Amino acid sequence: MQPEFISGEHGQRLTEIVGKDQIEGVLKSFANPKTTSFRINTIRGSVSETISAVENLGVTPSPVAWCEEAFLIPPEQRSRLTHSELADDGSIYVQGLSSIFASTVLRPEPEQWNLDLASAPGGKASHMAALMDNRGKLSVVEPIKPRMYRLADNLKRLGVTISRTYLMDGRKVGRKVPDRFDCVMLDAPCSSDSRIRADNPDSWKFWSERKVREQARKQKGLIVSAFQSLKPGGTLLYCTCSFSPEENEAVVSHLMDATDGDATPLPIEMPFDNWQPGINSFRELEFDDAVSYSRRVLPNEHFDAFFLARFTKQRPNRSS
Ligand SMILES: C[S@@+](CC[C@H](N)C(=O)[O-])C[C@H]1O[C@@H](n2cnc3c(N)ncnc32)[C@H](O)[C@@H]1O
Repeated sequence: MQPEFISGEHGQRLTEIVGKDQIEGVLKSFANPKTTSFRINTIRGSVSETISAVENLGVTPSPVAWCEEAFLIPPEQRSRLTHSELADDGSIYVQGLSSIFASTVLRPEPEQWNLDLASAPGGKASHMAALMDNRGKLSVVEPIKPRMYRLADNLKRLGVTISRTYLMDGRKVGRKVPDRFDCVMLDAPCSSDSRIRADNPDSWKFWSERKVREQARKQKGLIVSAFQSLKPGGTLLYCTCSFSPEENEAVVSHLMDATDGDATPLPIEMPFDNWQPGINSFRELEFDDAVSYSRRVLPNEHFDAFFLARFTKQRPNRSS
């Protein structure tokens, strides 16, 4: 039995987004326990050595086919991992599978200069640094001071030596450093309804359509800034852990409008089945055709809901 919020008004909204065929699986995923996913931090040690140390904790990791450094364990083994020395010393990082997937889609490489525009607590930034083999430069931005300190601490604990942390509003970055970065990650602040758990009313206490609208306004500013900061030929990944089309397809459409053809959507290869393409319209909103390249990850026993859109840039900013 789902609580009123999920089965009622919000459930109706979700049905309009994912469709009648998928809604049951989505609602189930709010109620059922999830496997715990984690990433071996290859900056600290090799996958083979670290996974043996993980097995010595008495857990039974299974590999994730599309990411060499990612593994899953059953939910009841989670605390053995989170309370381990391997977590404390940064050999492993417990991270949602959708979040791990995001950095593999962006695919940063060694020796690039890359940016994470909304970075705390640093899960994706530290994965980007590992994929870059801790070589090159990684700029990370976070405007909330305590979160920025936590981000800097996490990156240090995980052995990231290529990052520089900036306390600032991401909406200002594009004008400050136009046409600069090879890869830009924008894992935007959002209304986070993928985090809803049926047994925890606190998990939806702060969700409202007003919050969705507020976040959407901020996300539109952030995505334009992220795009301005991208080098021509570079790659931008926009993602959220929200189901809301206002925070996803509408933000993609805003970028396409605001950049007047300079942003080109890129396909995203999906190595698993639980996803849908972006939707063309939602209630009174109509979206740009570019949303057909976007992907909405549907939640299940392994994944949280997630939205991803990838772009490249054709030419330098017109004003620069
Ligand atoms: C979804 S979280 C990022 C999670 C992170 N990428 C990770 O994988 O660990 C979004 C972050 O954006 C930050 N944020 C909020 N407003 C922002 C802004 N105007 N510019 C940049 N970041 C912002 C939030 O404080 C939060 O830390």
